[in-house]
Amino acid sequence: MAALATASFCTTARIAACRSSLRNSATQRVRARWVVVQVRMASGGGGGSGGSGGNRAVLWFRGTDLRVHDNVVVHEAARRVQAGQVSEVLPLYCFDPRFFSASAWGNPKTGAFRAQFLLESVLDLKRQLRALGSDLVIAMGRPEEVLPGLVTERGSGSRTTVIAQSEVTSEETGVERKVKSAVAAAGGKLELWWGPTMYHLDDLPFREDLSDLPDVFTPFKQKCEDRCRVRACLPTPKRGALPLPGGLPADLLAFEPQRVEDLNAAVPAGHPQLATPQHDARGVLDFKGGESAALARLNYYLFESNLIATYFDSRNGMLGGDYSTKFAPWLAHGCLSPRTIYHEIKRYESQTGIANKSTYWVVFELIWRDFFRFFALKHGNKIFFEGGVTDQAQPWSHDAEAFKRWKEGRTGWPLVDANMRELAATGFMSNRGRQNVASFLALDLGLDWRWGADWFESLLLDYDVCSNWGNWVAAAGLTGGRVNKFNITKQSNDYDPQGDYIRTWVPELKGVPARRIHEPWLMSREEQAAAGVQIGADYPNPMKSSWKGYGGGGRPSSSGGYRQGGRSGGGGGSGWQGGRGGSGQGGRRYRSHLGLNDQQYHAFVREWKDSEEGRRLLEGLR
Ligand SMILES: Cc1cc2nc3c(=O)[nH]c(=O)nc-3n(C[C@H](O)[C@H](O)[C@H](O)COP(=O)(O)OP(=O)(O)OC[C@H]3O[C@@H](n4cnc5c(N)ncnc54)[C@H](O)[C@@H]3O)c2cc1C
Repeated sequence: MAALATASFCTTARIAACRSSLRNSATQRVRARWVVVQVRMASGGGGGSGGSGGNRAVLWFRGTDLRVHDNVVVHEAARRVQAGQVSEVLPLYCFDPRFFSASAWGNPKTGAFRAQFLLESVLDLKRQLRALGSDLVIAMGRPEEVLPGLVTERGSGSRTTVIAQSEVTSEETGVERKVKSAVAAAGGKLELWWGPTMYHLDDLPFREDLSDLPDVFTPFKQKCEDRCRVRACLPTPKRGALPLPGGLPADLLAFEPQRVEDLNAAVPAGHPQLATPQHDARGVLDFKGGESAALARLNYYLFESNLIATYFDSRNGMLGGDYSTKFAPWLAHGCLSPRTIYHEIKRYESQTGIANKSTYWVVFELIWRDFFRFFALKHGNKIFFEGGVTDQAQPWSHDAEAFKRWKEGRTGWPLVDANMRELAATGFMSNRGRQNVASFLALDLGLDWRWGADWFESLLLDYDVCSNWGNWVAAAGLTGGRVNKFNITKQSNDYDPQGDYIRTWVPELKGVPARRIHEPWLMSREEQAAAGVQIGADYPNPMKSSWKGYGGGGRPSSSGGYRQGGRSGGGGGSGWQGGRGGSGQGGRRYRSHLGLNDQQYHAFVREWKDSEEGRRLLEGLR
């Protein structure tokens, strides 16, 4: 226990070190204005004396920590009770209106699918806490306005400590600062603990301020694997370990929003109201929020189905629940601890004798998740900047119509469209899909990558600020690593060879045979008639690449083996649809995508070679 307490101070120092190294970063992330809403909960539970008149711990759950297993703040509160430092524990979750406002680009910050998942997760947490003899106060309002009402009165002889998991990105740390001063003004204290990663921040083999944390994944992974161990999970407290304050008003604990519509109480005025999302039977899984569903999924994926034993081979799929773990939505809400996954995998390996590339690869993916969180801690707001962490100015396009077509799945590129429609209809998209649509948006259409990241933020069930913005800034080629542009047609052929995924989400193409499904625009009129689709009328002609940065869409030569995400087998190719130097089959195909004849095509290549970007890139290749 003492070790844990010390660890907290180390963590605090480490986060402080990172922040102070970032403090000089002048530009601020563009953020939505904060909207004042009515805080429904009066200071009901606060101001009162606790049951015993002793010290109080308030467990402030933040939405990325919604579980009782392996939860550092739950564990810490229970430890203090056991040590006699605290006599009562009051758990709280606030539906913060800021979660339900609009983003800087006008999208709802939390779309209906995630709102539903969040609500289910909070309600499940309440059930879990009740099973431990505790409960959860659910409030509608900003934590900095709600929490002071839960601080025990000054002069009552008792002290209140608000205990919470620390976050790393600006909106979240901004809330931490406000809570800290509001709680302090009420006579209490805020304490933050590190909790979200598989490797603990304090165990990382890097400098305190993370200045030597690699900006690319492989050396990060290697160092962590060589020099860190995954800590043991913290035990779930026993029943009675988190005693509630006595005399809480009954209605304080009774408040339980049941439907997504009930969360509209937290939606700021003038912002779109939430409504229960429609279930789409084509979705990969019927996701249900909460720790119980998360642990059931973990057990299913490992012990019930043995799917983990073949993860490496199935992980690039796009259809159905089983091709990948689907842990992400639960991880993002903290319903599942990454350490628990790790130790359960170890248990699976020793129990079944199956310890292969697949079982390792799930851990490998969790290291990616850690990487993006530490990367965000190191780089601060740069992961949200137009020029990314490399501060590389690019001529991003702001063509609203092109963006609308991407969002709505009407680009004319079947793989992109299928994925974008799946996201809109279900809140989920496979990793394979995410890599492709992100590359297409940034490196084919040349659209501002932050538009894409913001759209994902709004819709993804598993939205995680660090994983989302980290993956996007990487997809846009702004982390200093290699720029990985996807060859959409090749990816489509490789990962959906029969076109089953495309036909699921793009029914206009359901009659198109496999050999044409990836490039339906190549169909003759007769083929179109036989397939029951007219390209340009029933399904759009393909949008053309307009990207002028990095030499991307016009890069004449690239071997382009895709490796981002560390997933091998990603195929990929050059920006020239597999062609080199614009010659050969790939070059011809690309020409036809661009709608250019040979002469125009060669003029286009010449122009590109003479451009500043082209010269720079070619020089680099020599
Ligand atoms: C543009 C883009 C945006 C993304 N946004 C998010 C996001 O907001 N939240 C999110 O959790 N993941 C995000 N990812 C990563 C990845 O696509 C999802 O984690 C994965 O598809 C979720 O499905 P799964 O749980 O079945 O993953 P699995 O393939 O089963 O992987 C297991 C777990 O490893 C982690 N993981 C796997 N790949 C990555 C990765 N590249 N980066 C970070 N963690 C990873 C996830 O926690 C995942 O649940 C994004 C990827 C891209 C390319």
